[in-house]
Amino acid sequence: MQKTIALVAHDHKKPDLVKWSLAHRSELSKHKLVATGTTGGILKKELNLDVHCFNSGPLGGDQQIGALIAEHRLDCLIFFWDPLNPAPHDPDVKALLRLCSVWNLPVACNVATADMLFTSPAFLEADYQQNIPNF
Ligand SMILES: O=C(CO)COP(=O)(O)O
Repeated sequence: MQKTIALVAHDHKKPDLVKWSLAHRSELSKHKLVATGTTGGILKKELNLDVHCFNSGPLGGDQQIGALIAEHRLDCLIFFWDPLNPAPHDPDVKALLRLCSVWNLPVACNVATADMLFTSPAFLEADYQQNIPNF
């Protein structure tokens, strides 16, 4: 089943995301990819895949991806955020991660977790559906 996957990385983490995405290009190519602006532009070029680019993170891109989560239109978020450098839009970053918890969305914030997610039959198998909480 085709999923919608969001890919996001802060500047110092973009090289990690590019490397990870190239390693998982074959799986990524089966899905609809969305990203924040700068991340998406880089991934499009590096992967030679279609990536829908929202605004850059500091200009509202995190919130646009958060809106997809709230509307149940996203299946997974790969978000390599930077724990060592402050972001001007830190409230948006927190809000995005918060929505992943609210809606039980699979989210990977580092290479180790992203690798496990992308090798997990529970995530990859065709009929897997996230357990959306009932509020
Ligand atoms: O800031 C970001 C996520 O919080 C990422 O934004 P860019 O992909 O535009 O750099």
